[in-house]
Amino acid sequence: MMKKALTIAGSDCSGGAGVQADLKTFSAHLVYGMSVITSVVAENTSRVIDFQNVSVDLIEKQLEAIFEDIIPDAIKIGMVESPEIMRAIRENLEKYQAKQVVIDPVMYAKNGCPLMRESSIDTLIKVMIPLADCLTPNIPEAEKITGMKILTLEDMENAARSIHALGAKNVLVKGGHLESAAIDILFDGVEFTHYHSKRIQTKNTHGTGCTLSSAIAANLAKGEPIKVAVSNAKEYVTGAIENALPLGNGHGPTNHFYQFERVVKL
Ligand SMILES: Nc1ncnc2c1ncn2[C@@H]1O[C@H](COP(=O)(O)OP(=O)(O)OP(=O)(O)O)[C@@H](O)[C@H]1O
Ligand SMILES: Cc1ncc(CO)c(N)n1
Repeated sequence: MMKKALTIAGSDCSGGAGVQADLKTFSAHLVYGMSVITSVVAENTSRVIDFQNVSVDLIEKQLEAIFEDIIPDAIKIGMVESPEIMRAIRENLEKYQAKQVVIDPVMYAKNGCPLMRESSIDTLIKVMIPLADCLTPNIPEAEKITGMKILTLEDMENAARSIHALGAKNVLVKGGHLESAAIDILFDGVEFTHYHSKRIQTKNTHGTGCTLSSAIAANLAKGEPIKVAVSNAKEYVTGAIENALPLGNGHGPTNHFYQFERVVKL
């Protein structure tokens, strides 16, 4: 039976990040994808023009529609802009006894535009982080959550440990923002695991974080243990960046279909 995954995230109309990236990632993993849209974002590879949050009421009704009918095997949470939406997601996921929750604590788009308001940080820490089976902050997000400056791999490990203490079962601090190789570090409460890949020289990195977190969720939905799920997802995102699409004028999107391009003529 096909596994099912749900993304709770913002909509990127240009298709490279957010819900659209997540659904493409689920499909590429042959996992049935569903979505709860938290915010409609007018954005593209270069800029965020505007966004409007979906009402708490309609977010709750989307969750109701899903959970009364098709129970997801794993969930990925992306852009959640306001404290009210965070609280509604927490209450509902507890009510529906949601399993395998991966949270990408999205704060800014690649071009620096905020996708979470400043005043949400406390609620993110108190309300969202304890929900996470896996939390996937990039370095600036891990710095905001911990108040630490992160410059080295040791700093990444210390940040992962301190975020684990806030209640996330597993913490993956992503090294996409490092100068050197793209090294991500997982802390499961016991030990650190380093996931290495070479740095790919490209400006086409729109949606890398969304792609990685939804690939982790797809692997968890299939029943992989967390370390294998992260390892498979890291390999997937590296391929998706290596073959990223030179679309648009800014940061082009990750490519979810390069494996199929060998067998299907585009
Ligand atoms: N140039 C690169 N070469 C190889 N891997 C990369 C590169 N940039 C990012 N990655 C990898 O992509 C994944 C996503 O990490 P990144 O730090 O870019 O996330 P992010 O900043 O949250 O992304 P987003 O902009 O989508 O929010 C990580 O596994 C990271 O190591
Ligand atoms: C909707 C949305 N979610 C996440 C990101 C981060 O890449 C983005 N640019 N847009």
